[in-house]
Amino acid sequence: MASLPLQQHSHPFSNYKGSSHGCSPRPGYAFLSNNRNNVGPIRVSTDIPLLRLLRPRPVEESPSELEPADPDFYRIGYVRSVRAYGVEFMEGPDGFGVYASKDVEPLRRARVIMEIPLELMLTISQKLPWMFFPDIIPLGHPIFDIINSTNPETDWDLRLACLLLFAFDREGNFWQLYGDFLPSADECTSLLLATEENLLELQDQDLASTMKAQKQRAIEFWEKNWHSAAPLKIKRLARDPERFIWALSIAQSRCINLKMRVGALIQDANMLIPYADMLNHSFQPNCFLHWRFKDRMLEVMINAGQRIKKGEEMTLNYLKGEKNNMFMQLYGFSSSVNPWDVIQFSGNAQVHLESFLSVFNISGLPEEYYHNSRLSDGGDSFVDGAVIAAARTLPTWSDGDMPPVPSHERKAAKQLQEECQQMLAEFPTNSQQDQQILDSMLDVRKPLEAAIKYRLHRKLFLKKIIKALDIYGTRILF
Ligand SMILES: C[S@@+](CC[C@H](N)C(=O)[O-])C[C@H]1O[C@@H](n2cnc3c(N)ncnc32)[C@H](O)[C@@H]1O
Repeated sequence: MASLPLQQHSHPFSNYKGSSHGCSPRPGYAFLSNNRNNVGPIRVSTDIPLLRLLRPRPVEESPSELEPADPDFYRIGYVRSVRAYGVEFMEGPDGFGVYASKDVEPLRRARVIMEIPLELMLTISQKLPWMFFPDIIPLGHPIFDIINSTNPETDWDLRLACLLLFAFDREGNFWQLYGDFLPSADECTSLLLATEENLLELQDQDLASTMKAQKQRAIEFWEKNWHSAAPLKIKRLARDPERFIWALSIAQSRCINLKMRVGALIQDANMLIPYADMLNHSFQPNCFLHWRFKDRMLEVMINAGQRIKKGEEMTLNYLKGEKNNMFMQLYGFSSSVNPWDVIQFSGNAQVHLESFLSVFNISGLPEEYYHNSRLSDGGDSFVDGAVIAAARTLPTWSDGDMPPVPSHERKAAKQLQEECQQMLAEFPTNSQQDQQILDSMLDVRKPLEAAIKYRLHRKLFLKKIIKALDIYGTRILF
C-alpha cells in the first residue's frame, strides 16, 4: 500500500453501518460485459478476468523510506471478484439501477447481496497518512503533484477525479472497462454539466450561483494543471476541461464515504466503488453498506426484516438530513417528498407542534419523525415525506401548560398558508406549467430536466404544506 503525506477531508453520502453481522453468502456470480447503451440487464459471467493490479514503478528514494508491498494484497487482487446475489442491473427511470431478480423474504438478519473487493475501488483517505487504493499510480507520476497541490479539507472531489482519470489511462486497469457502465456527459444529471441557461431554470438564485462557482472552480483547476507546458502524461488524462468536469461529476455523484479499518488504522475514506455505485437513492431505502474488515470487502446488504418483491429496486439513502439543494449540488436530482426539505417562513404565525403531529399520526423525536400508520385507521396515504418535512419546517409552538385554542390554530394555519401562496406566486412559472414543460420535452439534456424537476418539487412541497394546514385546521376541532 502506498501512502503520501497528505490530508483530506470531505463529506458526501455515508451509509456505513459498523455493526458486525452474520452472513453466509451462497455461491454467487460476478458480472461484467455489455455497456450501458445496450438494453436489458447487464450480463453476468462467472469471474472477472479484467482486474490486473499494477505494481508501482521502482523509485529512486532509499528503500528504507518505502513501505514493503504486501504480497497477499497483490495475490488476492488477481483472484478476487465481485459477487452479486439475486440482483439485476437495469436501466430504469433514474438511469441504471439495481433490481431484485427474485423475491426476498424478510429475515431477522441483514443479508449480503453484493461483495466488492477493495482492490477494485478507487479510494482516497481523508487523513494522514494519505492512502489510496489500488496503488496503481507509479510513485513520481506527476498526477501526485497535482493531487498534493489540492486542499485536503475541501478538495476530495478534485482528487478523486484525478485518480479516476488516471485509472482510465492505465492500460489493463479495471476502470477502463467499468468506464463503459458510467453515464456519459450526455447521460449525467450533474449540474456541473449544466449551461448557465439551464441553471436559470432552477428558479433558485442561490443554487445557481453555487453551481456556477463550482464549475468555475473545476475550470480553474483544469487550467492550472492542464496548461500547455504540462507533461503529456497529464495532458492526455483530460485534453479539454469538459473531460475533467465530467470526471468531477462522476466523482461527486458516485462517491461513497466509509469508515475503513485497514490494519490498525481507522480511516475515513472517499471511495468510488464499482457496482455499489449503481444503487439509486431512496429516503426509505431497503439496503445499506457495510465494510467487512477481515478481508477488505464492501458489502451491500438488505435491511433486516425487509421484504422485496422480484423486480423491485434496491436502494440506499445517500444523504440523511439534507435539503433538496444539497441533493442537486452533488447528484443532480431532487424529490418532492424529501423529509428534510425546508421552507423559510418569515411571519409570526405558529401552529401547535403536538397537535400538528397528532393530526397526522407522526411519532418519534424530530430527528426520527415517522408516520405511525398503526394509529391511522385504514392507513393515511396523505402523509408522506413532505408532511414529515412540514412538521419540521413549519413554525410551531409548544407549552406544556397551555392547550391549543382551535380558533387561534386555524388563524395561524391560514396565515402560514398565505405565506406559502405568496412564495408560490413569486415563481415565474406554476407547477402545472412546469409539468407541461417536462411532458413536452423530448431528448432533453439531463441537467435541464433536473433543474425543472427541482423547481417543480419545491412548488409541490409548498402545495402539500398548504393542504396539510387545511387538514390541520379541520381536524384540530376534534
Ligand atoms: C450513484 S449513481 C446511481 C446509478 C445511476 N443511476 C447510473 O445510471 O449510473 C447516482 C446518480 O443516479 C441518479 N439517481 C439516483 N437516485 C435517484 C433518485 N432517487 N431520483 C433521481 N435520480 C437518481 C442521479 O443521476 C445520480 O446522480
